[in-house]
Parts: sequence; C-alpha cells; structure tokens
Amino acid sequence: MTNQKVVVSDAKSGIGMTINGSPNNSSLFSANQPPAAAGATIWRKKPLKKLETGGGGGVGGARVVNGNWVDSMRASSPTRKPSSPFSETDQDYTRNSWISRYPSALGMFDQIIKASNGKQIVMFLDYDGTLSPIVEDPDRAFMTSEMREAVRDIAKYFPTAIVTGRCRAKVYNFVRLSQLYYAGSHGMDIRGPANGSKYKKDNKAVLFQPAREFLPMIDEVYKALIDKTKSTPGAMVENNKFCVSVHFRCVDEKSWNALAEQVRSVLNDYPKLKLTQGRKVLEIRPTIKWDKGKALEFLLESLGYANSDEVFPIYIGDDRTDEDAFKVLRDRGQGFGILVSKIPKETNASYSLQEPSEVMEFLRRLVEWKQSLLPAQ
Ligand SMILES: O=P(O)(O)OC[C@H]1O[C@H](O[C@H]2O[C@H](CO)[C@@H](O)[C@H](O)[C@H]2O)[C@H](O)[C@@H](O)[C@@H]1O
Repeated sequence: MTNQKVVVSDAKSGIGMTINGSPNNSSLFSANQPPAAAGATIWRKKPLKKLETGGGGGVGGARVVNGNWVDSMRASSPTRKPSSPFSETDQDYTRNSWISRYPSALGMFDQIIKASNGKQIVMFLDYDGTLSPIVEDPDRAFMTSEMREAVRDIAKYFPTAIVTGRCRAKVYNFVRLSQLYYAGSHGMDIRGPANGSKYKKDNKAVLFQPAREFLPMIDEVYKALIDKTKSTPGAMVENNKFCVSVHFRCVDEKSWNALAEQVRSVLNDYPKLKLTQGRKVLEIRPTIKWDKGKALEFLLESLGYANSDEVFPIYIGDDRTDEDAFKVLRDRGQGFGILVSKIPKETNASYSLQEPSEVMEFLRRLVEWKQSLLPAQ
C-alpha cells in the first residue's frame, strides 16, 4: 500500500481545498470555484493518523437505516488492530475458516476460468480500495501506472466498466482510459466510451442519469453539510455530483458521534435523501432504487446481455456498496463477485483478494489466459 500524506490545498483547481480548522475561518471557497463543483472535496486541516489496512468484520449490505452507523463504521473499518478477547489461534481459525468460504481468486484461478466455460467475460471494477489503495486524502487516491496498464489490457479483451461512488469525471481523471464504461455516483451517472464500444452490438452512445432531478438538492445539501461540519477538525465533504460523501478518516474518533449527528441533522430536512456507509465515510444519496447492482444490470443490458446465458460477469470491489452488485450476481447465478479485503467480512462475493496488488495480478492472469487462446501471430 502506498502511504500518501494529505496534500496541501489546491484551491486553484478547486479540488481538495484545505480549510483551516478554526471555526472562525469564514473563507471556505476559492473565488473562482463554486463550492458545489462536482468532484470537489472540502476539508479541514488536522494532524494525520495512521492509515487503516483494510475493512473488516461488518455486516453485508450498503444501507444503514436507523442503526448506530458510527459503531458499525468503527467495526467495519478499524483504525488500529482491535484488542481481541480471543487468542491468536482463535483469530487464525476465524481467518482460515473465512478463507475456506471465500477462497483467493488467484488460488482458484483455473476453476474460475473453467466456470466461465467459453462465455463472454464482462469486467466490473470498483475504484477506491480495489484499483487504488485507501489513502487519507480522497483527491490523491491515484492508481499506479502498472495498474492502469493492467486495466487497459483487460479492456482490450473484455468489456470493462468502472463502478464507483465517486463523481464520474473525477474517477475518469484518475483512470484516464477512454475505452471503458464509467458508472459514477454509485451507478447514477453511467457513460460508455465516447467513440462507441467494440463490444456493443448497436452503435448507440450510452449516457444514463436516473437521478438528474436531484442535482439541485444534492448541491444544496453539499453546501449545508460543509457549513454544518466546519467546526469538526478533519471532516471532509466531497461532492460526487449525484451524491455527497462525508469523510471521517481524518477526524478524531472521539468526535465521530458528533460528526454523525451533524450529518443526521442536515439530512432531517431532506426526506428524499438517504445515508449509506462506506469505509470511514457516510454517503448521502437520493432514495431512488438505484445502486451498483442496478448499474451492473443496466450495463449488461446495454451490452446486449440482458437475458443471455452467454455472459460471465466478474465484479471486483472492497466496500459495502459493492455488496449490491455481488448480490445481483448471486441472484442471477451468473459470474461471481470478488471481495477485496484482508479481514474477514460477511459478503455476497464468492472469492476474495487481499489488496489492489492482488487485483492487478488477477487482471494480468486473465489477460495472459485470453492471449494464450489466440492464434499465434
Ligand atoms: O465506490 P468506490 O470507488 O469504492 O468509492 C467509495 C468512496 O471512495 C472514496 O473514499 C474512500 O477512499 C478514500 C481514498 O482512498 C479514503 O480516504 C476514504 O476513507 C474511503 O472511504 C471517495 O472519496 C468517496 O467519495 C467514495 O464514496
């Protein structure tokens, strides 16, 4: 994992503007960037803590309704190794039994290929924690050039989509591969390759934004959240266009409840928005029935595989919001999900990988396998 430090503000670009932690600081925005610019992250300076090394122990499913999601976030994304009443042998046992339920996709590579049985593999890739390591500053979650190369190669042989909670434009800036499909804002902003896709049977361009009517409301709630959380050192609010993220990662754990309360108090005025939880982040989004699982189905349909038995989708992701997509694959009995995690978690995925470097290795092996089937040139 790359340890990246939080970067000093880049007010000119409007991305990642640093705001002094003092509640007296009133100058929140750069003059030439409106605060609601999608992709912008607003945060307050605070000494940084050690990064987490993975998620953990949480329940599956993205939605957090009425529950104590601060406790849930603490459990699913521990800052440090939890002190355990169990011995190391017990923990080894837990890890081993989890791995036997969700074996490594690398170890099971041959079986996975066999299961695909000549069908068209379609790749779905989450971004944060899957293609890029988790870092403290969301605006610096870069993928390595080796990973970009691996994704570019995968897209040469299989239809490939990035499915992310991020704003689509922002994730495109990280990935910079024009031949992919991008589903930003948890699938609420889907766009296909500008020049059409070689995998698509018709030539129609794909652009799908099922939550367009919520844009003004999201902008409004983004501004309200910035204002409400400005007294909390380390809190960050990120505008993801059709949803908003409030980051807890750089906030002292003692202030998590207070920050969560601030978020909840803003949300009270917006019954048409709901909260979901990710890795040290609360995500605010429209209550429409749309998620990463629906985005996966939409993309399969637009590729011409709506009711086809000839498709084998593989979805790789690390977060609770990816569970919606894992579940769709389980329910369809097609393809499978791969959870990226070092820590045992309840999941609807079928296999596991520990970290982005293993994801890259898996992608490379798929490419090598596919190339081995092609006639020698
Ligand atoms: O669906 P994803 O691509 O996994 O996006 C989910 C959230 O990812 C980002 O936050 C996460 O990664 C950050 C950078 O490593 C990290 O600082 C943060 O703690 C993680 O939650 C993104 O910034 C959020 O807006 C997305 O909702």
